[in-house]
Amino acid sequence: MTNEDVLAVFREAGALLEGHFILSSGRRSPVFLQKALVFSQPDLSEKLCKALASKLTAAFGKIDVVAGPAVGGIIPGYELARHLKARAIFAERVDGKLQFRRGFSIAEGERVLIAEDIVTTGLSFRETVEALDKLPGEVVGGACIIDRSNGKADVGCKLVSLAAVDFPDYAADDLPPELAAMEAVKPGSRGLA
Ligand SMILES: O=P(O)(O)OC[C@H]1O[C@H](OP(=O)(O)OP(=O)(O)O)[C@H](O)[C@@H]1O
Ligand SMILES: O=C(O)c1cc(=O)[nH]c(=O)[nH]1
Ligand SMILES: [Mg+2]
Repeated sequence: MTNEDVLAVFREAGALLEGHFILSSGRRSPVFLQKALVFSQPDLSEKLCKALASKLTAAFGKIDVVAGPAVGGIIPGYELARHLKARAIFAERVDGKLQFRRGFSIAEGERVLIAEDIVTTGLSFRETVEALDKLPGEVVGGACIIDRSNGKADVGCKLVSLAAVDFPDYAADDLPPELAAMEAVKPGSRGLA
């Protein structure tokens, strides 16, 4: 799938939003990819993850475990695992820090792929790498549906994306006037109780 094909899926699902958004990192953007609207349609999730899974097999070979950070990484992690014939586990925030709970485990020697929905600064991805450092297994690489950093984010391992884009984002104290004039909304779950 091309970048345009992937963005067309987001458009079709009404998930390519314009406004003033507070991103997970605290940065601000006039564009937001509301992936939950895409993942609410199993056929669209399957289409995207099947295409990404074939790139992942070519890049990394056999994967045993796909690990994603909640909330956004859960559905693509599961759907990728289905196509890669791997297990899917997820990390969730406890007092703000990502942890693997719910009895999830990784055996010594297992090959682990980190799966994200969207990468912007790579912060959530690096936090997932840190959470996995406490468990056995080898992180062989990472995957995301859309890389908003267009390949520039440092995620701590090799990242394969289905699409890479260059949407603008700004520091909160350095907004262009058209963004400053709009009320900001924060769609993601970081920082929620
Ligand atoms: O590369 P980053 O700068 O970390 O941004 C990308 C992260 O932002 C979103 O998560 P968010 O924390 O908003 O919560 P969600 O997973 O519930 O959507 C998204 O799911 C990624 O995890
Ligand atoms: O950076 C983010 O938090 C982010 C950007 C985006 O477009 N979509 C999303 O779910 N999170
Ligand atoms: Mg997330």
